[in-house]
Amino acid sequence: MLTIHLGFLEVGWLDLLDVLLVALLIYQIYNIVRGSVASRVFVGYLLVYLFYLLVKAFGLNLLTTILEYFISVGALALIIIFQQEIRRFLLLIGKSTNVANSRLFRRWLSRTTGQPEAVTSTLRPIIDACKSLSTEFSGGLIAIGKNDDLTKFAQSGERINADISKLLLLSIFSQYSPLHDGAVLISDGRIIAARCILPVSDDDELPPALGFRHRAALGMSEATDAAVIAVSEESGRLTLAVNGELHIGLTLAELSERLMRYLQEPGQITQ
Ligand SMILES: Nc1ncnc2c1ncn2[C@@H]1O[C@H](COP(=O)(O)OP(=O)(O)OP(=O)(O)O)[C@@H](O)[C@H]1O
Repeated sequence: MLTIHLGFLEVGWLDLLDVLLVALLIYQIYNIVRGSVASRVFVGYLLVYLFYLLVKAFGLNLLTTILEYFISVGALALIIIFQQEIRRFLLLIGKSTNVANSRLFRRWLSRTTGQPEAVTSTLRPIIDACKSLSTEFSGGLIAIGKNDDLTKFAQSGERINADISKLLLLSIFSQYSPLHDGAVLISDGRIIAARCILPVSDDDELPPALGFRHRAALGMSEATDAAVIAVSEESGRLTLAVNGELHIGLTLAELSERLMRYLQEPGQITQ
């Protein structure tokens, strides 16, 4: 077997592969948590772990035992703290595999994701409403469910269960409507709720000009696979949040095209 001698160290190709994979894993995790409060927790935990390895190498038994307890309890705490990041990481793996993009898989998945005609008829009134909201500078926040269940979020607002129509959406977001605050949720081709509270993202790399409407759109796209449209009351700008990413300042055509692609296919939308 191929081995390299580095002083007292004997490194085999399996060790190299091992180090490479761990580096790749740490890099991916860092990419996912970068910019959020969780990134500081991640770096802190990594430092404690490096300190533990050092202490163990020097044979400081008492400190090693204490750190071992801390790390094992910490691992559980990490799973709770990083819920959203773990979810994003698994989504990333799922999306980047060839299986997820293969035709056969897509055909199977098309039973769970939208059919082109259904997606088009769902989207048309939404896009029309966004056009009016944008030109009239009325704010809007619309989350369109894909596979994830949005019931939990619907419970925070008023249940509606209505066909999607441009006029209904405009009525909801009219400043005189008691339902205009918060988000409208759309699932299975129906408006299921309005005035809903969405989870707010803690991403500290967001431009300061973006307020809570955009943070909520991003937060919802981090917590679920919904596509979330934010129409700015201030600028009329259209923003789409999917997979924990904001696509700011889209034209109507871009918004429509990206939504169509995202809701029809399991793969990630392109920039
Ligand atoms: N967590 C949330 N869930 C649902 N809706 C929210 C949430 N946070 C804020 N909103 C909605 O966003 C509205 C405006 O928030 P804010 O002005 O901070 O957003 P913004 O991102 O600056 O958008 P705009 O460009 O429209 O001003 C609120 O009145 C409310 O309707």
